[in-house]
Amino acid sequence: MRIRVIGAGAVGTVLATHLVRAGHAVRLSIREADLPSMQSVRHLRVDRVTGGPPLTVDKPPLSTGMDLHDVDAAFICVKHPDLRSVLDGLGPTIPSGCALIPCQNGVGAAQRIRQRFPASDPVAATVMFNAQTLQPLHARVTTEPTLLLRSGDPDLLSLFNGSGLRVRRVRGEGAAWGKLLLNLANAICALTHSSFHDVVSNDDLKTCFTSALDEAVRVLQAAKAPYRLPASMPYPAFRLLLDRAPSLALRASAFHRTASSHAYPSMVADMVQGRPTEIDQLNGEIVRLGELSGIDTPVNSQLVAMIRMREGRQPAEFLAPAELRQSLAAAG
Ligand SMILES: NC(=O)C1=CN([C@@H]2O[C@H](COP(=O)(O)OP(=O)(O)OC[C@H]3O[C@@H](n4cnc5c(N)ncnc54)[C@H](OP(=O)(O)O)[C@@H]3O)[C@@H](O)[C@H]2O)C=CC1
Ligand SMILES: CC(C)(CO)C(=O)C(=O)O
Repeated sequence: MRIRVIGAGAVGTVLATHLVRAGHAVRLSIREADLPSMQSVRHLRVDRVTGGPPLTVDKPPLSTGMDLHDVDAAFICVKHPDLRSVLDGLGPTIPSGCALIPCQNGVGAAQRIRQRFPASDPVAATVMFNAQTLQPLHARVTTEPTLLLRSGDPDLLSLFNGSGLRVRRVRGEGAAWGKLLLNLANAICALTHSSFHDVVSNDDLKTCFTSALDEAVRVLQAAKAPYRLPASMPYPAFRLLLDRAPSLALRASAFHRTASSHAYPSMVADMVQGRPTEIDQLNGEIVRLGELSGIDTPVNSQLVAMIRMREGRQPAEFLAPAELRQSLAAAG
């Protein structure tokens, strides 16, 4: 198929590499400012902490445009704050044969696309792996790559066949909300420069995470929002596991089956680089839903406020885990 991958950061590089391996005609849309550093690179490369040699493929054609004519599917792999610039770049309408596949964390990207292009029918994707950019067009994955697609289209579901990336079909928003619950740890990691592994092995960080989680689950239940944890177990069982055997809880969360101490959530990179974060689409989503449902969300509100206060600062300033715990306890 003819595929455009928009945004060649961590997720875009991993998806493009697997799509080329699957034999598709891939084009990469990048920013003009990134042309010099990416033009000089010859291959896409994905290092795998999970084992096996790096995956390398010839670099697909790069472009600074986003023309979707003659494109069967377009993966949108930019962060939420950049989604608007992408939608602006897509032109007035989406060609009818082109499936738009937003890959952002959270639950709102497909809706934003639908509002902008009412005739489009975006296919929400939930990225169930952890990736970081090491060099331009060179990423590292620390978990087995899996993608969840809210689509029954056999062509889309088989896009990655033979590439080493698994695709699973999901129905409804349950998986995306479940993933969002795990992403509540992103802010905790971003405030303390910690990995996912640290969140379950350090008592202060784990307390911060479980209080954000407990609050979010209360909100989702009150709002009757369906959620399905990646660990495919009910929340009370997951919570017990987090308390008693945290490494098992991580392993049970499908996409962290092989998580390692390298697995820094994407928001950590945002803080280090002084970029805007996705806090509004993660903990902020819980705060918004809490307001609608009449449930207080002091812990997630405090996380949102703390990230907002620090994002964009260079050099980034981080808290000690105990300081963050104290600050959340005072708020809650
Ligand atoms: N990394 C991960 O492990 C995971 C990420 N996700 C989600 O995937 C999405 C992407 O994350 P990630 O890959 O980490 O982010 P990155 O910042 O690594 O990559 C985003 C890329 O998009 C580029 N970009 C931004 N705006 C445009 C534009 N208008 N045109 C072309 N390129 C553009 C950025 O360029 P520049 O750097 O120059 O701004 C950057 O190269 C996020 O929403 C995140 O929530 C989900 C699960 C896991
Ligand atoms: C859950 C996690 C941490 C996996 O990479 C993620 O989605 C992110 O980094 O944003």
